[in-house]
Amino acid sequence: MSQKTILQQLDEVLAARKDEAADKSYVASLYAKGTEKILKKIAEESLEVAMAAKDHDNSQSEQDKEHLIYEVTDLWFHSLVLLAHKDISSEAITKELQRRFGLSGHDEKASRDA
Ligand SMILES: N=c1c2ncn([C@@H]3O[C@H](COP(=O)(O)OP(=O)(O)OP(=O)(O)O)[C@@H](O)[C@H]3O)c2ncn1[C@@H]1O[C@H](COP(=O)(O)O)[C@@H](O)[C@H]1O
Repeated sequence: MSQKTILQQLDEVLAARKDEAADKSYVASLYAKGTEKILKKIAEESLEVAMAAKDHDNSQSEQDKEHLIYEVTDLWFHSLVLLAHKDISSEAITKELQRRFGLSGHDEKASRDA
């Protein structure tokens, strides 16, 4: 049997946290606070990604590259929490990425405008 990916493992944990108490789990505390709180975290993490990317533009350092990876991971994580809050698994996103794979962004936009 193939091993589960980290996204599949996280999907399971995020789903299980629906039955957990908010004081026992960070994810459960976000669910309890609701969509607005999760969106606020996503907005905060997006800003932190932007700042980390600009820092790396200026420094080109490995340390700032690591910091950017860390901040994007926070953003992905909180996006996954939002999806789980709405009973959507990461598989829905990987499937959508697969559907788009090989489809030029310019061509896709042109087909929309037609
Ligand atoms: N991957 C993560 C993960 N990444 C980041 N974080 C948390 O996200 C928060 C974001 O950092 P901030 O400094 O913005 O948070 P904060 O200041 O505490 O939050 P606010 O008071 O601003 O809301 C921190 O508390 C991090 O610990 C995560 N928390 C949990 N996970 C995964 O989710 C699983 C379930 O977590 P629990 O629900 O806490 O058991 C864990 O086993 C991990 O696999």
